[in-house]
Amino acid sequence: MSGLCNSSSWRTQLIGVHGAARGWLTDQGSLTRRIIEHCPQFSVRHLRQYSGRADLDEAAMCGLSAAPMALLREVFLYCHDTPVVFAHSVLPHSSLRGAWTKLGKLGNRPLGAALFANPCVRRAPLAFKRLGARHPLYQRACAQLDQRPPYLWARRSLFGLQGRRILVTEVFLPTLMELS
Ligand SMILES: C=C(O[C@@H]1C=C(C(=O)O)C=C[C@H]1O)C(=O)O
Repeated sequence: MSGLCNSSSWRTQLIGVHGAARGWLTDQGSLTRRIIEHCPQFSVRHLRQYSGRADLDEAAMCGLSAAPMALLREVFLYCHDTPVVFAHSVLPHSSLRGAWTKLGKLGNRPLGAALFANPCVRRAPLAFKRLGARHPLYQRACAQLDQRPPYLWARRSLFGLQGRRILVTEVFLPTLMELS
């Protein structure tokens, strides 16, 4: 996961984005739920999940000093046969306990459904970043696209429960705006 930009390049203020795109990016609720509201033919397609070292920036976001071993989960969220979101989640092994013991075994079930089902889970403020073509998350998000846009907007936030944290990053594909 090396090469992700440092946290200073993620901003809590979303500047220069308006209309439907702003609505999607700033919605504090479940992205899964909002997509389903616009597209009943929703599905999660699990790309890869492996134990690895989180990026130092991501580890810091999870409140961890060194780069811990974490479960790294990447999926595409689909509407019918069209990918609309690329999601990259960092689940430190130390967080996969208690009520989150099974988060590492979701497969094609949406992480959001598990997170938002628990009223004790807290979501930290969203941070936003415009990903250029050289960003690793841009490159993986565009792997399914026939045409590559000049940039993609991404957001990320921490979810916390009983002192444990996971970091969820979502890269919004241009096709998501067609759902609005
Ligand atoms: C956090 C949510 O879960 C969604 C589903 C994910 C998954 O299944 O890995 C990852 C990020 C989200 O787009 C949500 O629905 O808001």
